[in-house]
Amino acid sequence: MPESLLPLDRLMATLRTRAAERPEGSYTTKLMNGGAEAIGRKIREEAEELIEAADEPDEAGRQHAIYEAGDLIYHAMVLMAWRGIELDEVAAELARREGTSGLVEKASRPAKKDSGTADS
Ligand SMILES: N=c1c2ncn([C@@H]3O[C@H](COP(=O)(O)OP(=O)(O)OP(=O)(O)O)[C@@H](O)[C@H]3O)c2ncn1[C@@H]1O[C@H](COP(=O)(O)O)[C@@H](O)[C@H]1O
Repeated sequence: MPESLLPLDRLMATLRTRAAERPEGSYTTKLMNGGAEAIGRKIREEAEELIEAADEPDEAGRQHAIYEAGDLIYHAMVLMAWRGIELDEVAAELARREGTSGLVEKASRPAKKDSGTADS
């Protein structure tokens, strides 16, 4: 396993325990007790913050984007742990997609009537 993935595994183990035990004084517990709505609100907020930071210039802007990406990944992992989803399961889904361009995958789907999205 690449060395850089180990902290993600450790964080996931902590979040799994938080989901099971819901200890007082934990920010993760507070989020999980609010369910998908509360966790989702933070994911949206952190995604916006990452998008804004991505446009900031220079090394300081790049470091800010790293910080915001950390916030977004943490909150996404809180949602996964709350839902009982393991990192391995997401990795397996990504492995399943490996080598298939998003454009090819999209073209293989049945056409939607009126998706209403700007990028379709
Ligand atoms: N990786 C993180 C992590 N990343 C970000 N955050 C928190 O996520 C929040 C980000 O929200 P904001 O930037 O909007 O800050 P805020 O205004 O204080 O947030 P709100 O009160 O508005 O929700 C901050 O409170 C951060 O401290 C994290 N909180 C916890 N962890 C990990 O989770 C572990 C368990 O944490 P607890 O469950 O809180 O003990 C910790 O040991 C860490 O390893």
